[in-house]
Parts: sequence; C-alpha cells; structure tokens
Amino acid sequence: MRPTVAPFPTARFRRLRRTAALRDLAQEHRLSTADLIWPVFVREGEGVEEPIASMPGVVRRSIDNVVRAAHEAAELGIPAICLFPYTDASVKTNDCAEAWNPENLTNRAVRAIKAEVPGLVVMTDIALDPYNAQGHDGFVVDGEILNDETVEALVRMALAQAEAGADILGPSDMMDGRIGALRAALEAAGHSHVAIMSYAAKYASAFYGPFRDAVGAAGALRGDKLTYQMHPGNSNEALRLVERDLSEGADMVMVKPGMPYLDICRRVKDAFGVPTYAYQVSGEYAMIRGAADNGWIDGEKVVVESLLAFRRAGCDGVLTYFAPQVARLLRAR
Ligand SMILES: NCC(=O)CCC(=O)O
Repeated sequence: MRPTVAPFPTARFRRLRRTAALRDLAQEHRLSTADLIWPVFVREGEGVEEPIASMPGVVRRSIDNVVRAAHEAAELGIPAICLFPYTDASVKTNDCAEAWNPENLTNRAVRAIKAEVPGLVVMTDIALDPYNAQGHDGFVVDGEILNDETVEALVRMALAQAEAGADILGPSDMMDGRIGALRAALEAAGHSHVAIMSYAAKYASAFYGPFRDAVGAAGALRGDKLTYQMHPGNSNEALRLVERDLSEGADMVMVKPGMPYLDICRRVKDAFGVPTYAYQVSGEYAMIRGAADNGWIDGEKVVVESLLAFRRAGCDGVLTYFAPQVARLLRAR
C-alpha cells in the first residue's frame, strides 16, 4: 500500500537528497557487475581483433582472443559471456548444416573458454541465421520461413552446443514450439543441467542493424523477419509468449531490444516474477557510443543510467556490449 504523502513542509523530498550518503541510503535500485552479460563476436583466425565499423569499440575476435576476453570478464567479475559467430559466406548454405557441426566456430569457442575459464557462464545463440544462405533464422522454402522443420534443426544445434559445454542456450529464432523441443531433447541427452534463456519477446526491430553488420548477415538477408519476430506495436502478445515459453521449460526469459521496450520488461516481471533479462542491442549501443564519440553526451554517465533503467524496470540482468567498460567503471567507484 502506498503511504499518503504528507503536505509541504512536513514532507520535503529534498531531505533525503541532501548528501551523497543519504542518497545512497535511499536508493531503490542499483547496477552491479553481477547483472551483466557480455555479448562477444567470434571469427576464424588467430590473433585477430577486427573492428566493426557500425559498433565503434566492439571487435570480432578469433578464438584465442575470445579466451582472452573470457579471462577479462572473469577478472572483472562479469558472470557471463554470450557468443555470436561471424561466419564466412562459404559456410552459409540452404540446409544450414554448419549450425550443428560440433566443430563450428561457436562450439570450438565454447570448449576453448571452458578449458581455460571454467567458472565463467557461457551462453550461446540458437538460430539458423549465421549459417543460412538466406540470412533468416529458419529454413526458407518458396519465400516462407518453415517452423517445424526449423525447430528440428535448432534441436540439433542445441545438442551440439550443450555437448561443447554451454551453460545457457539462448534460442533467438522465435519459431513456435522450440523451447519444449529443446528442453525435451536436452533432458533425453543427459543435459538436464543446461539452462534455457528464451528470447521470448523478441521484436522485429530496426535496432539490430549494426549486429547484422557485425555477424556478416546484412548481405544475406532478403526481406524482413516480421513473420516470426514480434510487431513493435504489441504488448499483451509478449506476456503470452513468455507464459508459453515458461510452460515449455524456459528457465529465464528475455526482452529484446531493451531501452525502447522497458514497459515490456516491467510487465513481464510483474506478471511472472521469473528471472528476466533485456538485451541492449547493437543499435542502442551505436546510438550511445556515436553520440558520446561526438561529444554530444557524457558517454559513461549515459551508459550507467541506461543500464540502471533496466534494473528499475524489473530486469535481473542485461546483455550489453558495454559490459567490460561498465564493470571497470563500477570497480573504480
Ligand atoms: N540474436 C542476437 C541478436 O539479434 C542481437 C541483436 C543486436 O545486438 O542488435
């Protein structure tokens, strides 16, 4: 119940804002390094750190450098890293077979991290787009994205990632029925400990633009993803999707993108009270970073404020490309 606010001057809200210590005492939500998941781009090669033009400060790393990033994450206290492969056109096919190759880039990177930094949580992405000549998250036949056939492929992909040692699988594909299929397959194959963070409320968003550049998908994609990702105008549908995915065995749920969808984060947390995450996506990163690089905003302050907003909206954690910078900032405080 909300207490009645006494009239002025009995109530003076500025009393608790008077000093830094009082403000600290009264602060309702806090950002901690333990809330961060760091998305990292993996590519072939050795000793490679390749800049991404539309995401200044973010690089594609060869596996040896991904392992270095994993050490850095662990040293900074970031609990989890999330891997996204940058795939060459030569491994993109219509049957997407590279997605479940035990030796694909992601699976090799997972094993390399787990061998060196076993305590770090490793999350992987489940969707066919990095391996699909058509650039879509599912199989494309006559211009249509096939649901059930795609789910079967996602199961193969998930089992290969679980076998490699992934701790959290992140199905980002938005096919119907995939969470139940993944959960059943994981149980049957002895991977009952592997968690699923469902990209439950994933919107068909223009904020993903720089990511497609980062993973080399921009050129392959024909059309849009509106037949499987959510329309930005919808809100109740997000709750139905979260409910559905939880009922099928998701352990954690995600809202994506982040900042334009904080209302959805809050509704999900209020309705279900489950571990809830948001993805501050590439376009959000690019906007903040671009404005900061031009001196139009104070980048450090805006980043921390933007991440605190996710906590205020009910999120337990955030996937953010700013993770290492923020962890360093929080450590310095
Ligand atoms: N499945 C992962 C993404 O689509 C990431 C989007 C972004 O960072 O823009």
